[in-house]
Amino acid sequence: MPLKKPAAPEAKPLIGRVGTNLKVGIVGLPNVGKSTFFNVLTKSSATAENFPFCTIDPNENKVPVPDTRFTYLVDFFKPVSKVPAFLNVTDIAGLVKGAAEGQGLGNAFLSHIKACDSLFHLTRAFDDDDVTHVEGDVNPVRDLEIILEELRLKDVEYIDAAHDKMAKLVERGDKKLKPEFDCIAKVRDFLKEDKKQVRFADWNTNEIEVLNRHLLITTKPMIYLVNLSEKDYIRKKNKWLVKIKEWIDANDPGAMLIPFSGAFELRLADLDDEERAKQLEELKTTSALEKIIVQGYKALQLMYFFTTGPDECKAWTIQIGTKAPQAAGKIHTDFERGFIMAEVMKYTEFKEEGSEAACKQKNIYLKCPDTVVI
Ligand SMILES: Nc1ncnc2c1ncn2[C@@H]1O[C@H](COP(=O)(O)OP(=O)(O)OP(=O)(O)O)[C@@H](O)[C@H]1O
Ligand SMILES: [Mg+2]
Repeated sequence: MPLKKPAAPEAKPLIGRVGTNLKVGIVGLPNVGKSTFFNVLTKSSATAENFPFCTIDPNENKVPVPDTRFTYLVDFFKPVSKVPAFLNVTDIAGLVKGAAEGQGLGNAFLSHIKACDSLFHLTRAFDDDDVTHVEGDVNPVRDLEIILEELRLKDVEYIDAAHDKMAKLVERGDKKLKPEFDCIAKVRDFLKEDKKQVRFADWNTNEIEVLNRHLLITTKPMIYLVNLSEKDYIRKKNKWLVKIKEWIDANDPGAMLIPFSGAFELRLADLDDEERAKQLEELKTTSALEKIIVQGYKALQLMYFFTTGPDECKAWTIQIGTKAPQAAGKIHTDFERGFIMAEVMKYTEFKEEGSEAACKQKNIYLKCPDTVVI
């Protein structure tokens, strides 16, 4: 008798908010270049000046996600309407040591960071005596620790309150609450006793469900961006880079580090396309922004699929792990309600065959029933 194929393990739910309108926030000490970066990334003009706490209220904007597949499809179909995927970005006020207790701009930062779903943690590694450093000197490793510590302390404050409130209800005999309470106690120990960021632990499905009711700051995925001088960025050398990498590997293993230069990107932004290309070629370098946008989008645990034709070429954003009917439902709710099957082409095959008809003829159209994860 043939052995039955074991069922594939059910994928773990994602940690974080459910939805596709997610955003990445920029955090870091004051005056390290967050607004400068926000401006060059999203082509905005938020105030970015050389004094700490220049930004108070958050600035928000979005930037198209660069994708050569989208460019190809647009060139191919020349559609009337073109809608790429977008990354939503929020520039947040700087945090200082003691921020969790109200130092600096106080506690407003909490709600601004809580409203984001992943974080660009921007740290300064450029020397410039004219640019004020709130800690007195440039030391990005110390600065990374300051920020992570403030975020952790903010989560401790939140989880302590949630824990105490629940403890009272459980003591009064609310049995239904016990499993959630136990999980909260475990998360609290992890934050408070082990002094770790919540995202560092491997939480099980039930625990993730509880975590998703609370959306703690230290569950949010973090990408580390190191702001270098133009010279260091071009020569790909800076005395802090190795130390920062070692610190990330030891403290946030697997997290991504991307060096960039706010000053260089600002200069590039002022050039027209031709001058820019010439400049990049001469300096034998590239802008870091595309990589940052693509990785920022991935950190939000989002992906997209395209619909395309002469009318419109559009990227539809879905969360990773979305099944075919819900993905179809993004286009129209009727598609989800009356779902039978989705037929899709792979971009590479479409490009090779040259048309939808050719793909159909070759029978390389993929048929996705309702259980398929897109
Ligand atoms: N790579 C760089 N090299 C030199 N100077 C830089 C670089 N990046 C940013 N700056 C300068 O640093 C100063 C502070 O920049 P910015 O206002 O962007 O910081 P911020 O982190 O947004 O500060 P805040 O938290 O106060 O809002 C500005 O004068 C900016 O021109
Ligand atoms: Mg700012």
